Amino acid sequence: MATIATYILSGLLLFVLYKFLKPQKQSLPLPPSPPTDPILGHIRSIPSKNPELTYMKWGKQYNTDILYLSFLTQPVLILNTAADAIALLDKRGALFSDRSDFHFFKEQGWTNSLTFFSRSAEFKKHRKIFGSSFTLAKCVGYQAGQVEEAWKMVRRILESPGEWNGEVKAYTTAVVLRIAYGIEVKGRDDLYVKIADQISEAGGTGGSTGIRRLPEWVTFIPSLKFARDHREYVRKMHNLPFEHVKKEIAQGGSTPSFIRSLIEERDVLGETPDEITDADIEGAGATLYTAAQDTTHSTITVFILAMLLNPSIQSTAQAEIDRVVPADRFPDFTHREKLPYIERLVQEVFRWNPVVPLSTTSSPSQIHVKVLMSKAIPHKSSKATTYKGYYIPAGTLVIANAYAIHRDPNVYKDPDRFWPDRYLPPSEGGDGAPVPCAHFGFGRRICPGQNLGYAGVWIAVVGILATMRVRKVRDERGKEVEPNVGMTTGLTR
Ligand code: HEM
Repeated sequence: MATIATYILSGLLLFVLYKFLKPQKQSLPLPPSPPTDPILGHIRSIPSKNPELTYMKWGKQYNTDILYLSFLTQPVLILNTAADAIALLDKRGALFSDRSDFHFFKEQGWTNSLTFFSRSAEFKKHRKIFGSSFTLAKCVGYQAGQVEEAWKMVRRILESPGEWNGEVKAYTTAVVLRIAYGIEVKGRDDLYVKIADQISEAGGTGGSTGIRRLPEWVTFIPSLKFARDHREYVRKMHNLPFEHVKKEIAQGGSTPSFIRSLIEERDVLGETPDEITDADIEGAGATLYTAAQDTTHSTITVFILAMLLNPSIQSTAQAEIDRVVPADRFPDFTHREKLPYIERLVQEVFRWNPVVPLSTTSSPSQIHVKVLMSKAIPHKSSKATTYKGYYIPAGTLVIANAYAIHRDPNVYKDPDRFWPDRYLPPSEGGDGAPVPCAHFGFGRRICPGQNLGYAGVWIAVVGILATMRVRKVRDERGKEVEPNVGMTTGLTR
């Protein structure tokens, strides 16, 4: 009898435990989702170009701020509003800070890069390196170099305006090499500029990030070949400037740089659990380059476009600079406080066209990477959870759609319009809009270089506005040629 009673009681206990502890998967629905193909899921529905626009359109079409997609068996969550991105990625950061494997980049030789680390001791170590090196206070130390390089850039653009895009790129390359390694770029033919160009090409396409590690004899997959073809440049980007700094230190040189401080810190710390190895330092330098160069360059390009299309805003900005900066001086950071319109204009550049539109996404499988991963950088949930009454499975890739967030009509009136004064209170003619929040990402993977990036964009914007007029090209009869405006697609837009 006693045995039967024990069985019944155990059964009851198990039932109660199951009822209360079972995953909520069965009881809660998944978030709304567009129609899907069997097995493939949404793979066929995502366009290969600018998927952020499709995600935004679907949000409107299905009347939802969060969308659930599936790529084969991989769940993906799209967040089209700031409120949801903050609620999940900022407030539940511990759950949504993982990354998937970036096989494509690992194949190229990016083995010690913060951007591509999953959550691990290595991730923490590198996050600390970046977090402590680019605080607001530390970035003040980099400003003199940014001003000098911006000055060189505008002089070169004034000499050959048709080369403006290449010169902006040369500026961002020069700033990064200077800050990372204390290397001064001599000109467009500089070896480091060439390596840097190759690195941009290698990373910018990112077309097949999801390729699994395959044996070297597998050479017939074009993107795999592409990744391997760029290995040499990735290796050079890691080794050459690092060796340059080591040699400089050995010869008693004193040029300050990010890499120099890491080497010095490593030499002081010695063998501790947090020890920074040569490979860590090489990886951090190369990561700084890739993360900072294209993003800053693309943002300045968006600024140029905004000025081209909005001549009256350009005039207002130039009038403010003329009032504040003496005509015989190049602007610098001492003028910043007195240039509030420029500050709003820069914020509007970041809002209007964020250059990393899908800041938080991932590469779960070989197939959809081409569509999805080539456009973004991942966050991934480490455990199953629920949100707004929906079930979010473990391992879900979460994409904050910065483009949709910045064009949310409930937050930004007339969101397509480039309007710097929208941030002013209504009493001063504005709309009291909040400054944009998605262009540097969210949560524990938020861009650790945002202070440096913002300053690099700011000084370029002020330098260009102070010295030249951005305007449309004219044809032989002096008539303005309307630009054909479109956005590229890739890790940066
Ligand atoms: C205007 C310039 C820049 C923009 C728009 C930008 C934007 C971003 C975005 C959207 C992310 C992904 C964040 C996420 O996953 O939630 C990111 C990550 C990152 N950025 Fe930036 N960035 C800029 C400049 C810089 C600079 C100057 C540095 C170097 C100090 C830098 C270093 C990094 C690194 C290392 C990561 C990876 C962080 C991680 O995975 O934990 N960025 N950036």
